Amino acid sequence: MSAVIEAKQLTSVRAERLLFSELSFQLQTGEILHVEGPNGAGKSTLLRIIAGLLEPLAGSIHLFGQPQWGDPECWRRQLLFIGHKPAVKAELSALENLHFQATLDGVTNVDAWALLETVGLLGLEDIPAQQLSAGQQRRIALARLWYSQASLWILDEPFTALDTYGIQLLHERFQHHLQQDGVIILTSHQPLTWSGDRLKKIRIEFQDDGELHE
Ligand SMILES: Nc1ncnc2c1ncn2[C@@H]1O[C@H](COP(=O)(O)OP(=O)(O)OP(=O)(O)O)[C@@H](O)[C@H]1O
Repeated sequence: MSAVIEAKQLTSVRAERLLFSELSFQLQTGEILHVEGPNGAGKSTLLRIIAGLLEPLAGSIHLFGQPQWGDPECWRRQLLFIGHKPAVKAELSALENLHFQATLDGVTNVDAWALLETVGLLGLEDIPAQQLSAGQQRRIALARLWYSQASLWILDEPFTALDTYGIQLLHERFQHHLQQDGVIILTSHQPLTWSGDRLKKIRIEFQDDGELHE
């Protein structure tokens, strides 16, 4: 079976510090990759590289056999990236944020009210996002997962600030995506509940001597 995504020999340097080198992995349909490691090790950097938001110093990534930089538009359509800070507009309400996100994602037929209900924000639709709690803002950002058509989800700390029910909801959504042959790459400082061979892990550690020498 061919891989959905294949990363080969990735190397990244930030602020003159080597974060990781020659890092490789591949994922088949229905697999989830948990990127682990201490604060500052380079997990978000790796996710941003996979999402095409940062260039690695070396290495390559293929999605469905296509090189990352071959057709950037096509690449972007096939993945969904949600960063570790909820990208919500502070002055817009929850409902307006959902419309705004869907428009940015190029989705025109979203039922924002149904989405609000799904992510547990019904009744809070008119409140500006800046007045919502951290977990409620996270739910706005994660609502994209309920309409996304992308095969590959790249999620940086998606569980942050979520309560027990929110975490369960997200797990159920992940399960559904994987059953639909989707693929997920995420960071999380909390352990994941998946078991078996559908869960893969890579760990990024601080390099012994991350300083770059001439
Ligand atoms: N925009 C930037 N410019 C320069 N260096 C950066 C930038 N963003 C991050 N870094 C550095 O890159 C290193 C890795 O950061 P990264 O955010 O990838 O870590 P992380 O493993 O995701 O950490 P955490 O668990 O705290 O989220 C850190 O030393 C950080 O200071």
